[in-house]
Amino acid sequence: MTRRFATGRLVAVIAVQKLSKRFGAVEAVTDLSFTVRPGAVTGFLGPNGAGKTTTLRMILGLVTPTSGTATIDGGRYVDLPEPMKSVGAVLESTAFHPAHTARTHLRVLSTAAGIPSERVDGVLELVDLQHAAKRRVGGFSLGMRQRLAIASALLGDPPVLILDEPANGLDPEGIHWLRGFLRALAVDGRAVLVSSHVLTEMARTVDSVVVINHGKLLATGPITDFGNLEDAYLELVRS
Ligand SMILES: Nc1ncnc2c1ncn2[C@@H]1O[C@H](COP(=O)(O)OP(=O)(O)OP(=O)(O)O)[C@@H](O)[C@H]1O
Repeated sequence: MTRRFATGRLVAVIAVQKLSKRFGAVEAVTDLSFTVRPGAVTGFLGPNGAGKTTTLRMILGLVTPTSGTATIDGGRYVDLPEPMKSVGAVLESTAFHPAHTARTHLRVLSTAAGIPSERVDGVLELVDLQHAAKRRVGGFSLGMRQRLAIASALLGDPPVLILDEPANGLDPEGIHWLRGFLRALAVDGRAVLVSSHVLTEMARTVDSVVVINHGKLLATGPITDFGNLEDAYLELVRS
């Protein structure tokens, strides 16, 4: 289930096995299993309330499963010795200190994770925010916040990226950029799991698809198995 870069860096996969989460009477996720392989972008699709965010939060150790497991390279996220160097995450709830500049925000994170501060300007450049390095995050647009969240996730140069609705707030040029960016991360050998409601964009970006509804798996496989993704998706979630 794992392979290594020529440099010896471990490439991890995500394995979700019989994962369930109940919030009181709500069965948010039920007996869900799927895998995310390296060197590919996997799209995580499902209607509002399907259980996508809950699943991603369980993979990241932010929600405790009622049963089942979610592992990264065979281990739980909470047991990773250096999480930021193993997994980068962009969640909808990403919070920023409004008075911090973009560079300060990234410096705080890199210092806490033992990542050299030289990496900060590198990731700002990767997400095309170098011009805004000295601006306060409180004045950032939604799209700029998304780019900063992506920069934060990349600080540790992780082999696994998990992104919940990363296209939120991005303009058409930003969405075009994101597509190329995610593709490049996969070509580089990383495992990329990305949730989105924008099916036309997903169809152009992902290699594999996982579709869930009411917390349960509806379908998973290579994008080529789905034909027209929007038609296949609508048929799946309506049946
Ligand atoms: N902390 C919580 N307490 C109670 N119910 C919750 C909690 N978190 C999620 N849920 C419920 O679990 C279900 C799945 O929610 P989740 O946010 O995972 O769906 P989603 O697929 O990410 O939806 P969206 O596309 O709208 O973001 C919903 O019914 C939601 O109300």
